[in-house]
Amino acid sequence: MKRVQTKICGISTPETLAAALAHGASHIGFVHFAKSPRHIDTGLARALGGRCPAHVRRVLLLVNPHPADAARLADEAGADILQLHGDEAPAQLSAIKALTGLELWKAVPVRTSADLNATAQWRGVADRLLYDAKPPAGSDLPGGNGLRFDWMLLQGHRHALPWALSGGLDPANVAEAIGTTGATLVDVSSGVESSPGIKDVDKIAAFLKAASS
Ligand SMILES: O=C(O)c1ccccc1NCC(=O)[C@H](O)[C@H](O)COP(=O)(O)O
Repeated sequence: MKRVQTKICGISTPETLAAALAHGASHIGFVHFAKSPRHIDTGLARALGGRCPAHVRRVLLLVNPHPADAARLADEAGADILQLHGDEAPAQLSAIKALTGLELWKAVPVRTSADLNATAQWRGVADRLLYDAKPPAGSDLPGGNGLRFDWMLLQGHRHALPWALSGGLDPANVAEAIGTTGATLVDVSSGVESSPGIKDVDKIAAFLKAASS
């Protein structure tokens, strides 16, 4: 069976980055969104990303960026992949792709099967869909809320694109999430934290072990 890939999102310190790398994360996420407790500037993202071996992909997370800003921020951060986690339109991703040529992930907020069935619009525009739980009404954060959606919605779903699973994953539930959904890439933030924005090296290690077992 193919090894499940793992993204630890919201890394902001050398220590937590080292834990993610030591325990086999395939992707490291850097959040650049001022309202987030995980926000870092692009200089720190570049410095942390510079510690990643070439096979580990550096993902810069942005929310509703102007395409020109996305291109500048990706360049400043040295990103390999851009994750668009707002309510971007397909044309916005096409413009970002034209400017950067980077791999683009589009976050898809999921509550019902209708949310999954609306994803065909991303074909030819995004490279991967990242399914996440729909945030609570009025939330400041479109992601990183530690909420999960009904994983059963993914059973039998015909995915429009390669995809990843996120939303409320943690060391205790990630193996079940992979078993239920067939995910080959999982993404976590809150579930490996001791408090919002503070990553925990033991939880990172436990998550990566559980995702690979
Ligand atoms: O993490 C944030 O603070 C954040 C802020 C704004 C947009 C997205 C954000 N996180 C997105 C992620 O990639 C998370 O890993 C994903 O939403 C899952 O988060 P969690 O449920 O906390 O594991």
